[in-house]
Amino acid sequence: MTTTSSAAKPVESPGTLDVIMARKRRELGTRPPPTHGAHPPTRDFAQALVRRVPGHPVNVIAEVKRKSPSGGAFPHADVVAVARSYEAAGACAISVLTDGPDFGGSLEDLVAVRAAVSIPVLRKDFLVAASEVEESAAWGADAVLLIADALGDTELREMIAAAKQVRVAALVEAHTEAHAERALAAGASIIGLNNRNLATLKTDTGTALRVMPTLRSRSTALVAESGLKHLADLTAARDAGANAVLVGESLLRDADPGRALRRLLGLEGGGT
Ligand SMILES: O=P(O)(O)OC[C@@H](O)[C@@H](O)c1c[nH]c2ccccc12
Repeated sequence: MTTTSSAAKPVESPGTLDVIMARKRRELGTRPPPTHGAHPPTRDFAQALVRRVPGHPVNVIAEVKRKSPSGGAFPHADVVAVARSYEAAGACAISVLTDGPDFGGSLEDLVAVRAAVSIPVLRKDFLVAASEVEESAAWGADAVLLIADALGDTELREMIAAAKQVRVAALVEAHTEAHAERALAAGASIIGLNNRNLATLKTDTGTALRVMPTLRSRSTALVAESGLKHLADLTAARDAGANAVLVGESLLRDADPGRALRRLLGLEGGGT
């Protein structure tokens, strides 16, 4: 049957922030508790961001994921091998997507990657509760991503406090200046500016460049995230105040992501 309605509901595209957060809130509490009790001493994520990697224009947090709502499937099933190649190319930290349905990841990936590298590992997911920050620590995360745009002020404050408690760094991500201000007010010290609008999945690399200068003096570290493809994107982010950039897709499209990282850094021929 076809119906015409003047009050049609807006279509929610799969993989957008609202849709993923709604799923995450439904899933909360359905996962078994972590089997890992203690975890190894936390690797210092904040220090890895601010301590300049010699010879690199800016520090790079390199990301592993098998697929993404905006990028589709990537040709790498072995995220551990990719993470090792990132470390060999000089990445300052690794970001591991642990969401299954939209990114093909898992907490087991986090554990396997952390065991395979010696740099800090960020759990990249859409966390909705302080209990998940504790869970992340139990699984060995050195840092967690918190998305300011998707969390209320109280949630954000509680999750940042939980991270401090369990000694996990919080990379608090914002897409606008207003959300970055909320992140600071909630106690964030490491701020990520996401160039991707998670409502539309479109990227604009100017986003981080516009917002970072206003945060420079009020944060411990700044990270420009998403859509970075060329050396010029990295140097522009650095010049606007980024201590580090977070890069996934442009590396994961390459048959050899470690080489792609060296090229992106201008350390090997073929970069742009
Ligand atoms: O793959 P890209 O465009 O290089 O972007 C990496 C990272 O910034 C992106 O994956 C990301 C930023 N914030 C997120 C929040 C959830 C999931 C993913 C993300």
